[in-house]
Amino acid sequence: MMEAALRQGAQALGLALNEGQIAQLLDFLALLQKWNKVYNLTAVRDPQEMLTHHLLDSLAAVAPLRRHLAGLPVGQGARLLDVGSGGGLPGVVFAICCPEVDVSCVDTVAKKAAFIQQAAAALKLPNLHGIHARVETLAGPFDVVSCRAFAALADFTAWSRQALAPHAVWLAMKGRHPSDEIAALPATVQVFHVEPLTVPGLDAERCIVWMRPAASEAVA
Ligand SMILES: C[S@@+](CC[C@H](N)C(=O)[O-])C[C@H]1O[C@@H](n2cnc3c(N)ncnc32)[C@H](O)[C@@H]1O
Repeated sequence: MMEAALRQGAQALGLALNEGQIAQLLDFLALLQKWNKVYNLTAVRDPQEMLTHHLLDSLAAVAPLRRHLAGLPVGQGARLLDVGSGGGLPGVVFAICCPEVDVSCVDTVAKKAAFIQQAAAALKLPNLHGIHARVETLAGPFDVVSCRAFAALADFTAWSRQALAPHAVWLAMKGRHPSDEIAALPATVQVFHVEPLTVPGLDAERCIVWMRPAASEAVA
């Protein structure tokens, strides 16, 4: 049942996934369910809800991410940092769907970073790393810095600014268009696109806020 729903969801998203990736996504879902009680990874407990609210929700950001990566000078070898990754959302999903991208998931909670390391081994994902740290302490450089359900945009960008490579962008997954958070951003951060997302089976507003350091800051 899960597999059919996942395949249907990926198709609705227009996402090309191979058989190995479908298997890894299902295995990740099983790992999340298995370790959630021990590690307190997410408040979502129902398997069906985990599929729509976590897996498909994160998968909705994969095509936009792939599109962005295709235009990067680093091309295939991009490095991505997922901030406050918790149980690995969206970081693990990105690592599965973009195997050419090196994905680091950072979290202040040791057991969450340990879970990511465990998932990397179990799912055979050499491009996935769990880092136990505060994002403020990471130097990078990363080409994309993502987050989901992490913090207000002003805090997210301020805390991760030092981890950005010169051409890097922030990818913040949000619910409805966060006008107030955007208005509260400093002039040093430029929002260059707010991209609406549609999550199959989820009747809720979602978007990606794409940001980069403002040009004036880059020159200074
Ligand atoms: C609400 S959870 C979101 C988890 C996941 N991204 C998701 O969408 O399900 C936020 C996570 O951010 C982590 N966190 C909070 N402050 C942090 C910081 N300064 N650096 C790294 N992680 C942090 C917390 O430990 C928590 O796991």
